[in-house]
Amino acid sequence: MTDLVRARFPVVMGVLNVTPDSFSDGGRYADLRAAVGHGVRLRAEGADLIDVGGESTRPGADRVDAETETARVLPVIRELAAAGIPVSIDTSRARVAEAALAGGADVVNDVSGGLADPDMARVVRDAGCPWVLMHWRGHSRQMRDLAHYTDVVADVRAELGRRVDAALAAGVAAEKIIIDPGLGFAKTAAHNWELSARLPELLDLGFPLLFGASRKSYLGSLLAGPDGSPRPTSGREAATIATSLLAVAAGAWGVRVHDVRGTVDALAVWRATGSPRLVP
Ligand SMILES: Nc1nc2ncc(COP(=O)(O)O)nc2c(=O)[nH]1
Repeated sequence: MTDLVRARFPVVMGVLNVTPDSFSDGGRYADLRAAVGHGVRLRAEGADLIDVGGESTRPGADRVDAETETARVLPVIRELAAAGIPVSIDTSRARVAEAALAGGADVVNDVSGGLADPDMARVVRDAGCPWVLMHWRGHSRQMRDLAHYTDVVADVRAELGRRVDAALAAGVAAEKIIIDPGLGFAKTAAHNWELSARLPELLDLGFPLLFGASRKSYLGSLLAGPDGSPRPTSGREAATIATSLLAVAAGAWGVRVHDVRGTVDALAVWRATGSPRLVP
């Protein structure tokens, strides 16, 4: 598989959660046939790779053990890989990542940025695969209490910088590293918007940046109804496309989305308009 980190811009990562409890699509693809069918569909709609996750990371979600997580993702990854579809494994566990890579995954998407499992760096280094280091401060049950920053962009930049340094020190090649601000992970809506508005300060770290806003609750709050009730997840696609496009215009390397078709269409418009850039 071509090295996605450098070969494409912007990369569209299609979300495939094979979990019963993910916040926006939980349970829909828990069945193997349904999951593989959805991955094939996302690829046909233009996804550059399919991000397969077996453990919900939504705030407050219960953790599952490595065996359960592996049992959920591996059959799906094997079939997608066998069909020639590039796959990333969305996991913070080294054992799950190792099994997924052996099953044909091409990229490790680690929401913990290597913090949750000290063995992840070895797995990634030995595989020579791209590694998404997302900004993270703790598992789902702790996240809400950890959303305290002096300057969220400066703090996220510094903490991501430390994760990059740790990866490099463990022998991971710099050209395999992708960073991600971790929208919604130990962050309030205000933090998410501040990070979205100041992406160039994260890009200054010198690594491709993956932007993952798709259907997240801060978009629901932005679009709340007159009674203050948040917009349901199904009604957040336009906002997702808008913020994803703005992130690409600001220099993001890729976007992680549920609605691949809409995002690909929006990026086609952006390219047809000469790929305008937001200048900080
Ligand atoms: N790299 C990366 N991975 C992620 N995995 C899961 C979720 C949670 O969203 P989901 O439940 O829709 O998958 N968000 C991210 C993200 O923002 N970045």
